[in-house]
Amino acid sequence: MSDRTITYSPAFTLVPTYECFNRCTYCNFRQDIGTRGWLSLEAAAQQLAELNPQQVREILILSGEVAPNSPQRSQWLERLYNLAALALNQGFLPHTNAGPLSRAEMAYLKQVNVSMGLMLEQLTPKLLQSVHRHAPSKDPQLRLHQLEQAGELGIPFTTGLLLGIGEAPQDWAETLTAIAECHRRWGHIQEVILQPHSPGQQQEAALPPFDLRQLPNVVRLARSLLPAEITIQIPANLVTDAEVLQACLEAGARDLGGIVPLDHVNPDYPHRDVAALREQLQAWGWELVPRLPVYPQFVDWLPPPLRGCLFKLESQLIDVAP
Ligand SMILES: O=c1nc2n(C[C@H](O)[C@H](O)[C@H](O)CO)c3cc(O)ccc3cc-2c(=O)[nH]1
Ligand SMILES: C[C@H]1O[C@@H](n2cnc3c(N)ncnc32)[C@H](O)[C@@H]1O
Ligand code: MET
Ligand code: SF4
Repeated sequence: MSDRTITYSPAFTLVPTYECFNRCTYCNFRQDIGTRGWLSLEAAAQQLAELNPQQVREILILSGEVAPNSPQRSQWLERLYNLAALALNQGFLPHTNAGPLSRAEMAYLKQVNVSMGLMLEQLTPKLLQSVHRHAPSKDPQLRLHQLEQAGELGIPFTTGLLLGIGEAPQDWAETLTAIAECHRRWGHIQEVILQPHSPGQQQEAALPPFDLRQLPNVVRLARSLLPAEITIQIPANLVTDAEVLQACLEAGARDLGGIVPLDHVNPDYPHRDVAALREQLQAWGWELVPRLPVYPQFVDWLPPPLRGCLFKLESQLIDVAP
């Protein structure tokens, strides 16, 4: 890979459930419990059957959360497992982000995910008084513990910061440093997402968007605090200003995240066509290339059956290469 390479993950999102026991005030995803039900395996199989496996590699499993003490919890977990297993069987690579998990739950899902993720959001506890007042799973210590647990279990992991939810710019360094320290213990963080809060039509409270002009500065700060082997990701659809995008790349961002037909977290922000994005990057001297949801340096960490799925998929991709 040249030093002018930018990656993205050609992805498709499955949503096991939009129902969530938290109420983050900025969320455009959640629905009240009992309103919509869960995604059935049959419906998921149908969605996956319509995808072109030569184009889509990652199945992002993004879920609303069932409370840890709920009688529904084990069924929910089983659904997450079965959805990932289904994706593997249909020739895709799952990455799950379903909120905090117990150690046993995380170990269970590790068997069917090539990587997993959970945003730290922000480490400052003061957000528990505001945007996270009704979101027990956003306790920053609980989330930090998840990063530690993923490290202990040897799971390639994605985390990140949600920017512009009421934190002060001084708080960013603290959150980034915590990620860096955890990674120094376990070496498992593959990427850190810098996610600008982007208001949408479904959210509970009108919270202003993150000021995108600040994003290149946050990228620079992240680059200075995180170990060099951690990739910095900025979501292509939320960085709507071309100048800012270019500045973020110059500041050290090297990945544009999953590019999906519909971003379920930010449905008001469609992705641009990959070809158009590639052309724009090319004009700036960058080459946009697809990647897998597990970074190459972590492939050896995967349980052998998962590694098998990955090799099979890679050989199929090579078969069609020109
Ligand atoms: O389409 C989206 N993908 C999101 N992704 C997907 C992500 O871009 C890719 O799945 C990873 O880069 C793995 O390839 C997340 C993954 C995480 O582990 C944690 C948070 C996110 C957040 C989003 C998101 O808001 N929208
Ligand atoms: C899946 C991840 O999506 C992020 N997330 C949730 N709501 C929004 C929003 N309005 N804008 C940007 N990111 C959001 C959070 O960081 C969550 O952890
Ligand atoms: N509920 C999970 C979290 O917030 C993932 C989806 S958020 C739309 O971490
Ligand atoms: S951001 Fe995640 S945890 Fe918060 S309400 Fe939305 S789905 Fe639930």
